[in-house]
Amino acid sequence: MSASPRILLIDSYDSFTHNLAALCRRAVPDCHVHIIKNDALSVRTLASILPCFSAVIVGPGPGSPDNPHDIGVVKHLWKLSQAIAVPVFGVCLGLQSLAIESGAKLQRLNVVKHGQISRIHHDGTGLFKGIGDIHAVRYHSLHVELSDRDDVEQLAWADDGAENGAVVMAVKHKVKPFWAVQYHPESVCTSGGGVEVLRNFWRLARNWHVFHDRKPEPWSRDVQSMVGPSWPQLPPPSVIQKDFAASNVLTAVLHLPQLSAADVCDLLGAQEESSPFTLLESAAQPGKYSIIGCIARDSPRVTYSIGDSHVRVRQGATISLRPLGQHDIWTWMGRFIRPWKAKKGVPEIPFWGGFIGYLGYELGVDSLSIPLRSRKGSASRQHPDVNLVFVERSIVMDSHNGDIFIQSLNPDDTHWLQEMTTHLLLASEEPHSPTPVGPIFLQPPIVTLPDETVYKSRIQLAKEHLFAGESYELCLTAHTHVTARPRNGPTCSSWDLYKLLQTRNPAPHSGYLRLHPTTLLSSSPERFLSFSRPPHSKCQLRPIKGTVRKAPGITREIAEELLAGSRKEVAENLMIVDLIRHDLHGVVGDDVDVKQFCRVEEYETVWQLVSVIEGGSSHASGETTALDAQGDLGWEVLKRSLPPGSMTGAPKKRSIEILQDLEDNDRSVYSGVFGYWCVGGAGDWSVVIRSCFKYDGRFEAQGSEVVDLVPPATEEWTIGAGGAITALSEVDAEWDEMVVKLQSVLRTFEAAAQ
Ligand SMILES: C=C(O[C@@H]1C=C(C(=O)O)C=C[C@H]1O)C(=O)O
Ligand SMILES: NC(=O)CC[C@H](N)C(=O)O
Repeated sequence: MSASPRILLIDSYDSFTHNLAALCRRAVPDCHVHIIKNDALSVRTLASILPCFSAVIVGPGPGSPDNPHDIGVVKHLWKLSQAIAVPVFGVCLGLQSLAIESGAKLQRLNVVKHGQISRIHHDGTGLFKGIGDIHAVRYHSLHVELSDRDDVEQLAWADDGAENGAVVMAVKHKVKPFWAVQYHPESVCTSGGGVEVLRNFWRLARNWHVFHDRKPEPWSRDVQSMVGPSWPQLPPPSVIQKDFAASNVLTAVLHLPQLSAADVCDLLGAQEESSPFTLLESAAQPGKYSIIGCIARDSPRVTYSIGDSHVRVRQGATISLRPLGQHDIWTWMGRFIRPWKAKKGVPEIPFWGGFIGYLGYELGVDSLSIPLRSRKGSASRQHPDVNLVFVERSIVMDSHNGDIFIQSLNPDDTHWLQEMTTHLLLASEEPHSPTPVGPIFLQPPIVTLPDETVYKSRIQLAKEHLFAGESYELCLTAHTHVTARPRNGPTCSSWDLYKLLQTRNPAPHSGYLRLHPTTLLSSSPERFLSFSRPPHSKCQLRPIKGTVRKAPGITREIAEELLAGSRKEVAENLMIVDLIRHDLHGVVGDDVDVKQFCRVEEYETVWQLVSVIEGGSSHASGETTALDAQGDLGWEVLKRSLPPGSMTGAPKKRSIEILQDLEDNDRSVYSGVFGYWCVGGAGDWSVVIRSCFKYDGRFEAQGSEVVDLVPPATEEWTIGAGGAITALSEVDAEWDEMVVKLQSVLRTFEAAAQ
């Protein structure tokens, strides 16, 4: 067999496929893994290219092996003649397909297993040779029942006792070189039956080749054009840049521990409703930094709505519509920032200048090529899915030691730096008297909650999808609408509301973005993705799954028991950890690690179960290294990992499709991400949860000066909230959990009227 075996991995639109590819690369030295979707090739084409591969892996996936739409070409793989057959290893849906095409019966489990660990019993031969105890993760609702007449036989099983009895966990074909497992060897929590089993498969596959005197046919360009380059595959950077501008970031450093971020924001005009304003509190290292954009009149404001062929860039009164041409919005943003790329700011601070803003949920949905069901020319089309400002001047505050960094990307900005220094010094001398914040709203706001009966019926519907094997976990959400009547006066209600939210629900990823028409107030506990500066950019994702309300008597020990000690909560978290590993592997290649698994963290109103996944470009392909050198690696990860898996469930694509049917409206800003992309190549993006937003078109007059029309008598705010539904979910508890999350923001509205 050739020195670098080629393996074909058939993906059934699952969210664990890259984990399987990474496992395969560990098990089979020097192999090339080519990944295709199960509907990419016809049977005939598949048959024509199979002889070029040493083996095939058939991955897991949503749905059922007897539904042609779910299983695609895999159904026919098992029937190909002996002459072209190659060794195949199936996983989960892959096993089910092999088994039913070999005569077995497909059944639903009585008690489905999603993210559950089971002991796997086997006889230690063949696929399991030399393997001891296996504890393996299962993600399935369906299973197969075998009889002696079938062409496959059982190799391993799990004992589910009264729940499901003995469940088939591995099979082999009696004649053909096909093996498969029902559990997930690639899951981070599978032990004993992961890489070991794949190595055994590879040994069996090689023996089969030797026995049948078969050698893979030579690789050709034609085959490559059908299956694409081997994984990890990335598009080459759209513009190769030898060395980006080594421009300096002008920086002045002050030590003013007496000034708070809110003081500085007040000084910079946060009260002025008509002007754009951005504050990211404690980004990069939760609890440490605040990043304030000093937005000038002509700072570029970039907005984009899905479906538009142009990006809208506004500078002062000038609005230009820049055509995207054949590029997508991501490439456009990458090109926009490129001339600003910088290497010489203060190394330890997270932000030197760059984009600040949000990327809405639907941007991620669109990037997965899922049609948006709710946008049939509706008004929400006008609302930006991307809303960013390019920040040339900024202030970064280190709340731990009181240092303040005043920065500009403009080399001729010394004067502004001096002026700002003077302002801040003066402000620090006068003890700041906080603006008395009386009631922000004149009356208690009118709150329209999601309809309880409808929401609960949707939880039940979500569970039906889980029982049918369509998804392993669904993050169901709903919007709550708040109509509030702001007090008339010189101050800006949203900024005051943010300050109130900050005191009532302090959170590591808080933020205030006033980027008209959108205003976003966030008290998010959840980091989606941060990435450090190149070279050797490190990406970190911190998904949260598992929530317990803080209440008297809920001590850390009890919270740990309720979260880390709960099979349901750990399973919920594990599914997202595996999904995030897949997303990250998809860009950075092999180098992905789970640094923290299911640790209980304390927040103001809730306890949460948090995991940490990291990856980088250390064992990367040429393209990844090139992206890293240009400071674009983290951006690529962001582009390919939205929407956040913790807000969709797994597998991501099918779960999003189901959720679009279950939910009433676009999620919009909620469930998206907000944060920054620094000109130095670093970034930090948080999940928009425990947040509220409103749209206000007053300051968006087309092509003319800003017109500050009469303030509306009422403001319409939206708060999204939800939670992961799994097969173990209880309807009432899930409703309560959604309300707890909602309350973390809603209570601030109630307090704002007092
Ligand atoms: C959906 C929300 O939160 C998400 C769901 C969580 C859960 O199911 O435990 C936890 C954090 C978030 O990923 C929300 O806050 O609205
Ligand atoms: N992980 C999988 O491949 C799941 C297969 C199938 N959809 C089931 O739920 O049983």
